[in-house]
Amino acid sequence: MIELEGLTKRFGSTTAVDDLSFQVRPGVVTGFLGPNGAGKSTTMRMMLDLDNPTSGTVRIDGKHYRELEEPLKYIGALLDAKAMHGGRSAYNNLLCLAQSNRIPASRVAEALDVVGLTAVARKKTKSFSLGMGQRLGIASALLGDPEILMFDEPVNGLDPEGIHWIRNLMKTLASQGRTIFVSSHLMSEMALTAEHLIVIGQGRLLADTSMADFIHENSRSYVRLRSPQQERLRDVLHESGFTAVESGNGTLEIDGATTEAIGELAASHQLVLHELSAQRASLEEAFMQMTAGAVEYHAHSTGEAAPPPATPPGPQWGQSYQSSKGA
Ligand SMILES: Nc1ncnc2c1ncn2[C@@H]1O[C@H](COP(=O)(O)OP(=O)(O)OP(=O)(O)O)[C@@H](O)[C@H]1O
Repeated sequence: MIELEGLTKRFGSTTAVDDLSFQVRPGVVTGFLGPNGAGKSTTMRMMLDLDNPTSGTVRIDGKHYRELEEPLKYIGALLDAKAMHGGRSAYNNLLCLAQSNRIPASRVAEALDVVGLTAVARKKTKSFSLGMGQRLGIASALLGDPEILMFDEPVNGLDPEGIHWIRNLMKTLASQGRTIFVSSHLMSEMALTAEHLIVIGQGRLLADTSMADFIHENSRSYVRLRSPQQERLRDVLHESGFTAVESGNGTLEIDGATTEAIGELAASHQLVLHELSAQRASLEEAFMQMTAGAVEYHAHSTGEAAPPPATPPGPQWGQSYQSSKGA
């Protein structure tokens, strides 16, 4: 468990983190969200004692980071994938880390295997791509087999297969009872990975809630329908107390209705429907809604297309880690 109490960090006149108090619990993946500059990285750095808080405390399983002997056995983190020594091989980078925390050298090969880097273990890391660097960073986080893992933007630079892999790895690690704390800008990815959410804006806590409640409370749900008899349908809906709003392309949207009620109403008037669907806003929309007032940098709209949907969960990559641990 990670516990923050009144955590505050000021850089001159900038308050990057402002009186944050929350807990990150074991057994679930907790997502950490906030617009650019919200203070996520600064918070994570303070969790790892890489930055000193101006005030407040962070406890890792009840202790301050500095009190942890061989901290990699308690908490592993991926903060900056480029933080490796480029002149050393992947194997030697991990071996140095392992030795500094009295972790058996055998864990190095295991961790490299989990992240799929065994074939390039002896290559110098300066030749690594961004995605390979991310994988090596994840291997270093896993090295001490810690109960707590933190990942700052872990899917940065990963291809779809890699994104799929890290998602399943995090879920598997959480299902083993570990505490998993992850930040990401990819909302569709976060929606598939995290069960709990901590949302911050301008350094302050905006939400500490389950993913389902966050979306439910910060977004609109409505029924969408299309009919070749739209005029008649609108009259029928109106007479039954529903307000249908036209949303272009011949579709109607009705807030606060169920598909069952609308379907049965249409059937009782023998009206043909070409579409009848329940619509729930995405995590992205809920996030935009909640953080609208806390965004530091705004861009002008360019009418960009929505991001493509993430791939659905697949085979359990993390299982190889699980089984290697038992070996
Ligand atoms: N070393 C520093 N010196 C001065 N200001 C800093 C420093 N580090 C962070 N800040 C400021 O603190 C605020 C929070 O930054 P931080 O990097 O923690 O946000 P973030 O949520 O991680 O952002 P992003 O999503 O863009 O990575 C920003 O206004 C940033 O400019």
